[in-house]
Amino acid sequence: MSGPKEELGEQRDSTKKKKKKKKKTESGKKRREKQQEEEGVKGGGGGEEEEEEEGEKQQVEEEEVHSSDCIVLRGIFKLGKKSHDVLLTRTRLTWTPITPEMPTGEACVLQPGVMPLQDVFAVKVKRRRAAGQESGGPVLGVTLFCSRQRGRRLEEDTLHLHNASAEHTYTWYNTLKELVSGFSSRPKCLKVFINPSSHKKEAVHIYREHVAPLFKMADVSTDITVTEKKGHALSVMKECKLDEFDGVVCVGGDGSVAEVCHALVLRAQLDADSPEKPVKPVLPLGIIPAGSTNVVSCSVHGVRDPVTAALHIILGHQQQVDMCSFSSLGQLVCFGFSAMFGFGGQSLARAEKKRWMPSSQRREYALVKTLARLKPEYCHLSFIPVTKTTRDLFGHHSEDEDLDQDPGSVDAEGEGTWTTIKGLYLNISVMSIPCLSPHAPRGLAPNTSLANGSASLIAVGNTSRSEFIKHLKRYSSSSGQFSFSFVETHTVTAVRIRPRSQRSWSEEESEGEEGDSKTTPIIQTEGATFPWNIDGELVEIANEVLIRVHPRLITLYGEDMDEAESTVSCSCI
Ligand SMILES: Nc1ncnc2c1ncn2[C@@H]1O[C@H](COP(=O)(O)OP(=O)(O)OP(=O)(O)O)[C@@H](O)[C@H]1O
Repeated sequence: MSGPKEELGEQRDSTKKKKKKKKKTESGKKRREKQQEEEGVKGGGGGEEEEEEEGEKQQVEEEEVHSSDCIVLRGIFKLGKKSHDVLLTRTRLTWTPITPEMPTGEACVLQPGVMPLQDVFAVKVKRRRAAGQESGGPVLGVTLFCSRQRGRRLEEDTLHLHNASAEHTYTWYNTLKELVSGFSSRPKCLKVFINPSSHKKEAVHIYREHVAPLFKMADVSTDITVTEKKGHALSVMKECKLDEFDGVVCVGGDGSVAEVCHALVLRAQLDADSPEKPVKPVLPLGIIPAGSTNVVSCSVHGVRDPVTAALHIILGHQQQVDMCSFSSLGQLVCFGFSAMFGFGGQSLARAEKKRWMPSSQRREYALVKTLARLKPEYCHLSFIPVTKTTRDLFGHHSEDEDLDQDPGSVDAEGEGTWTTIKGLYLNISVMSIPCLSPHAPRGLAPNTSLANGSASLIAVGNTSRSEFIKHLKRYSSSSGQFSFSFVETHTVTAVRIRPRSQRSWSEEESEGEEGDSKTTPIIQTEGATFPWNIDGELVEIANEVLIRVHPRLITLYGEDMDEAESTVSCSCI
């Protein structure tokens, strides 16, 4: 095993070798500057020899030394049972097995192992300990905890570098720790909200079992609020000292996520003294999926997996995401990512009336019942398209509609021209994110992306029940859900939906119901109301609803995913 002296010696040697080799591989000024910057933290190639050298020649040589990812440490460790030559640069760790020379003199081709430091989230000193012993024990080496990608999932992995020299181990441990803690996007302190009532009431357990140990390992401290009721997260967010935190985490489903996002934007508005205009929150939001619907989480993780979500947070993967504001009669209802009016809203309203049922059963019941009572709403649908020419993605228009331009509809701020369609609609969706889920792997709105500054408007006109079911079923397959004459899609920056029916949906509904409703809608407004599904939450709104897209309003921990891991789809249709 190599000791620290040996290590430094090897380091210098490697630097000399590098100097010769790098002359040929030198490239552009930019790259040199970057590497010179990198050298600032740990004198990678530095040493007495270099310090003594002067003049232009020395400068050129120094630049050459730093021209590639220069070596910070070099030493010998055992990985498994074999000794390896291990190199540490500022960006990665590589190891090559050391094998004795073949008697025939043949060179043995060895594949080095590589671990990018951007995937490493914790470094620990490994010690030999007896059962029950909590501290001390002889040093065995360094252990690196890292994230490994498997499909869309991130998994925890470890790499053990064995060397019994305590000095050698601590040199590596300290250097690795310094490099790993240098990633500025990684959070050190998080405000965590857990909704204990989400889905099967497993959020606290999910957090304790899968997330808290990873945060602890990565030295991320937390301040936890287990919410007691709807609106609790919002009231805490209004009051708490945010500058103590690097990020906020929500453990729950889409309803909880929407509440925390809404709270983050409102708090940013409050701090910026901007009562009208939405303000981008400073803190990113991490989402640990624990709800019955998790489309926001799935859209930035590609999978419903708390470990993947926690690793995205720990590693500081950040993604800007568009949001919508929903308002009615000039009053803000909420900020969110997606809304459904018609079938989507009605089916959620029916599900909410059967709260006592298990959530999947409740959803299937509501879906089937709403399909059985399928009824279109007559609406005025106005929108501002992203491109000037409003067109159906597949060149079709519903026969029930007449398309016309709103006279004098250019907005006062010059944001674009409103187009109005009037007709009968079975469902209208507005989604600023793709809304990926295991049931719809390419998303409910595959034509939009997380940060394109627009939303997807999907208007499903009147049609037969069987055709509507065909349309719904295609969400679970890869494509074709919009290739129906009664489906129209637009890329928009704002939408206004004005239901024209004189009777509210709930009035009609109550006539045919068994009267088993024990719950009231989550948000209620005065007068005749229509059910909306906003991020999986039932919101009853009278009159017109105005939806505006706010580009990149929020930052979420995660990445831009084009497809989610799929599971078996709902069997009820
Ligand atoms: N302790 C609590 N008791 C009841 N509701 C709560 C509590 N804490 C938060 N909430 C509210 O519960 C709602 C639903 O939460 P969430 O979306 O996480 O769960 P879900 O299982 O996906 O949803 P749902 O129960 O609607 O299927 C949110 O609006 C949230 O504000």
